[in-house]
Amino acid sequence: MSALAMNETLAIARLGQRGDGVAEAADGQVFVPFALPGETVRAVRDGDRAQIVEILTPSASRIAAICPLFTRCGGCAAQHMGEGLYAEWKRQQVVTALSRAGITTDVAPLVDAHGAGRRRVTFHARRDENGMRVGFMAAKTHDLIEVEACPVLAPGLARAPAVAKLLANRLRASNKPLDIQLTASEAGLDVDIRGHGPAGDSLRRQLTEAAERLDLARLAMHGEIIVERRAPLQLMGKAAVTPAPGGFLQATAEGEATLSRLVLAAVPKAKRVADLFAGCGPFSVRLAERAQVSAYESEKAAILALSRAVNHTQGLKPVTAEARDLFRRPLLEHELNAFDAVVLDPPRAGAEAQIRRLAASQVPVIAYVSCDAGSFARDAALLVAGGYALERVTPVDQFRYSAHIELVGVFRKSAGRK
Ligand SMILES: C[S@@+](CC[C@H](N)C(=O)[O-])C[C@H]1O[C@@H](n2cnc3c(N)ncnc32)[C@H](O)[C@@H]1O
Repeated sequence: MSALAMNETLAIARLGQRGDGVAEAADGQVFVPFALPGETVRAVRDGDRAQIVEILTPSASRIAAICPLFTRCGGCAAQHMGEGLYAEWKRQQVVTALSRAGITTDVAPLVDAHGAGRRRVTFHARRDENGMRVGFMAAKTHDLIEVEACPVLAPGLARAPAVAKLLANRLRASNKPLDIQLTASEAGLDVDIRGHGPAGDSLRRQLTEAAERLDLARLAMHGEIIVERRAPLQLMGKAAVTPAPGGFLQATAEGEATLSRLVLAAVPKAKRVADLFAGCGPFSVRLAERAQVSAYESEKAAILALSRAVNHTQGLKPVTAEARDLFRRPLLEHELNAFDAVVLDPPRAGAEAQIRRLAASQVPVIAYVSCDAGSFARDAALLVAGGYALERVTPVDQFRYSAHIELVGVFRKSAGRK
């Protein structure tokens, strides 16, 4: 806090994008973490940020946090918001991003896809004078908050904090900060450790023995498998997929099912579908129950995982899977026009190069799954300029209590537009 820090009373007008309360002060906006609209707070101010000292008039929408670490741990931003306020705050992020891009369309109510909880978590591990510490980063600092349990995780990750600590202790000799990613699979915990550097023979033996003792399904370092005791399967539609270690996976099983349901509903009659940014194929394998699918994705390991799963699944229509960098080599119009629907699910940056090609194509329907409302809105404006109508947008919440939001947008080529 600088010498200019001031103590003042602030009236909170609205919620910001990251969940902070926003007050309109005489000299501009002030962001107040954990304050809610309608509240008056006494706060210590430092520039355009302020910390609550006392809530003078609490909002009726304020609820008790479910985790004792809330406000200290950087993992959650919104455990203090009642259900209605929370759902509308998330939905409004999509509405605002679209209206900034000049698009007005109906945005459906938020679909809750938390389900049984997150199926993947990454713990940071660091050794200091008090020993090995394992947990999450604190909000807006480099402090590490030790975590023994996290209520947003799925039951399959109940052991995750203890397992991460044991593994970090095995690697303590290197003194390097580690990221330990644990995923709940059908066969138990699937672990990928990053930050250590390559493992020599002796460390591999120790880690293999640790995996045995901890009954892990698989243990990898930097994506390289040290030991696979059981295939860490994820059930996706009719298929059982073994994702590459550390490979992308939707945050919750319910989120993946919800996004898939919305994608399938958008392309009910399609017979030939392209799945772009396909990952290990959660949409491809479900689409293939009724359509021929061509999947494209830059990660070779994800393409391999998808191909293997398809080869072991009965009753699917043909699926081809190709490793291709769609930023550098987007599908061109003549390739796109072979499909009667395109599904795409790019990373946060969106898919500008691919979208420019889609905008110029004749593909009748596009289902765009996005994890970033800003890049989605930018890409949506390009599709609209190319003659597509944005029919509906459905926001999906699989990162409960965070500021994160996913969505599915459905675009249809307007009749008569070339
Ligand atoms: C949000 S994930 C979606 C994956 C998959 N659709 C799913 O639901 O699990 C985005 C995917 O895009 C892939 N990707 C990132 N950059 C890419 C690029 N330039 N070209 C092709 N794929 C890319 C990532 O590897 C990742 O699998």
